[in-house]
Amino acid sequence: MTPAPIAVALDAPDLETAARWAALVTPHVSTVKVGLELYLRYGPDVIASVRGASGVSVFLDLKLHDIPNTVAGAARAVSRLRPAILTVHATGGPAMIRAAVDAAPHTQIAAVTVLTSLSEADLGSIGLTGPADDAVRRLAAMAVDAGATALVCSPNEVAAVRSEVGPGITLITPGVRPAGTDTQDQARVATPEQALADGADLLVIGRPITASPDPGATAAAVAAALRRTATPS
Ligand SMILES: O=C(O)c1cc(=O)[nH]c(=O)n1[C@@H]1O[C@H](COP(=O)(O)O)[C@@H](O)[C@H]1O
Repeated sequence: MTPAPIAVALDAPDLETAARWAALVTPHVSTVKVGLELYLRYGPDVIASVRGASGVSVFLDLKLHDIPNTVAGAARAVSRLRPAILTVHATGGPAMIRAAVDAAPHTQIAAVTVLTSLSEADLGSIGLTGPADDAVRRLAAMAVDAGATALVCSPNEVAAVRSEVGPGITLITPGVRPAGTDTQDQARVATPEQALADGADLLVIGRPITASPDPGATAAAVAAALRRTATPS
């Protein structure tokens, strides 16, 4: 069966746990995501450990955000690990995004628009006035003009972003919570089924899978529910 379009966030405190989660979920999902916690502790070796024998796609979520020359150097440094996806913050601006795209030609650069942990009230406090939709759409259009071929937004904005950027751009949505699960520190959330129906290409799901008693079984259940939504009987 084709793995579901899910990136499991391996936000583990140690490599053994991350590799175990990766092995449990990879039969069911297309992608695993390595973030700052693991990468800052273990460095580049973490990629091979979680990729394992399955060769699952690895999404390297470093959310780079610096001047263009520095981001280019960082993107070049990690591109030899051949991650499928690398994140940068869209608010770094067009020259920074272009620098990452040029420095890592074999990796899809995903621009993170507005973090899914920010509420509308938080947006005001960091100077992004207006609804989240407006800021996300603006950043999405700018990032695509600068060469990004993937965008990260919340499921709440994915339909608006799709209509802004068209069909060719990969839309990635964290802030995904199966019905009835705790939202934790996420503010702008939706269920996996809703995110997919609204146009997401890849759903990032961490703790609802990894903190469950059986991450493999939970990943399989979320994947099966998505398949049912995609092909209603
Ligand atoms: O770039 C990301 O992946 C990301 C962007 C964003 O806006 N919000 C967000 O939660 N993420 C990441 O997605 C994952 C969500 O994990 P859970 O909240 O445990 O499902 C974490 O690894 C976050 O770092």
